[in-house]
Amino acid sequence: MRGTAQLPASKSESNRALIIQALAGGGQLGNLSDANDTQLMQRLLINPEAPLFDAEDAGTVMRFLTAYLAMTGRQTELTGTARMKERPIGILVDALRQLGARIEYTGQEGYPPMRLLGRTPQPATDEFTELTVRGDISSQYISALLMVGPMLPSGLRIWLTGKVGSRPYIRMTQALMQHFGAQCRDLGEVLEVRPQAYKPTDYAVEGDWSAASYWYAMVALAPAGSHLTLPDLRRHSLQGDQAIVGIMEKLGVKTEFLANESVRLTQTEPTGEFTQDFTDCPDLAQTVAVVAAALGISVVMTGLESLRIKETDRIAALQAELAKFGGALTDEGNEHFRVTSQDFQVTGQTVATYHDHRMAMAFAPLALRGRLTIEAPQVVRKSYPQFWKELDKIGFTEKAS
Ligand SMILES: O=C(O)C1=C[C@@H](OP(=O)(O)O)[C@@H](O)[C@H](O)C1
Ligand SMILES: C=C(OP(=O)(O)O)C(=O)O
Repeated sequence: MRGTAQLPASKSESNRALIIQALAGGGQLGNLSDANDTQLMQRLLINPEAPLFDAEDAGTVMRFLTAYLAMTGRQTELTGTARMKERPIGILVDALRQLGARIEYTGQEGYPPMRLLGRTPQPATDEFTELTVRGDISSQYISALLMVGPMLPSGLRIWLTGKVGSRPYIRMTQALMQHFGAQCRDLGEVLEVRPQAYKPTDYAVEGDWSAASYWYAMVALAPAGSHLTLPDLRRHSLQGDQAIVGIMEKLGVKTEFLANESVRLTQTEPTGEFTQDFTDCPDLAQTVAVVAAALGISVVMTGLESLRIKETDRIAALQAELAKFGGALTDEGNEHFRVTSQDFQVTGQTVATYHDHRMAMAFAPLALRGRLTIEAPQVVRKSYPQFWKELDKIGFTEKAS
């Protein structure tokens, strides 16, 4: 396997930049993602007076728009897919209510759909408006609150409690806010945002490191001598999923950062068993689990708590699908899971994808070891609509179902 694969632009950066641009009232955004999650955010932001916002299956859209619409005093409804109605939002809604938003649930308490009924503005004081927010369910609540922070008359101080997950996404939010002229301070358990208008600023979005992980997986599983180039990736990234560089080194992929903002991946020797914490990079867990199982390398995975409330229960989905090949993801207690495999073989199995783009993309690299079928392949549109086309370019044959 040799060639160049095009990546989508980061949907996390894109969706933050779109919200901040809407609050700043301008600035050009370059290289926005073609991911459905980003295209959807863009479409919904065009009409902030709409009576209903359907965030579909996009977590960032649901969480960021709820805060944006609530704090701009809109009266509207927010809904999403059946799965979105099972993904909690109570922590964000409680915080927004403390900031004066009137929000009611129209279905199950603590979950979308919701009705926004406007907002009672708070008077300016000399002290930050303070909130205490749990950080152990989803960082998206915290990012959503931070981004509306500068428009609050007294700014915002957030006290984080619990084991904070997906922290790099919080840092990405703060970095982009700063890029657009907002002052933020990260004091670990305390985050502060000064009241201040965002400045319309241009921003060029980087390629998506989570999407890059699937190409790393392919290099890891490809015949010896394989290499790939991925354009649009920076050595100094805002994306925590750049952690794939270090993880894949252990699974036999070497990364070289080239001068023109691209990386070159080459196959090397894996280092053997290891333990990996995914608290900061949950979206890499599926990629790593599949590669480790296919290579027969036992990996202990920790920090997987948030996987159960993503597009699907990703732990259950991985367990069910790995088992079809001879792989396993075993719960060893105390939030430790071990990937193992016995005689791992790819022999024409069909992989179910559970409405989860990352299930489809994480299992696709197994095609380097044999024939397999991925069900509902169009799920990739959530973050990487061109995924199958790019695979085709590299030389995989794709058969439309
Ligand atoms: O803020 C973001 O852009 C994201 C944060 C993470 O979610 P959690 O904070 O819920 O872990 C990640 O899994 C998701 O794909 C994107
Ligand atoms: C979890 C994800 O997205 P979101 O939470 O934004 O739906 C993801 O892309 O893997």
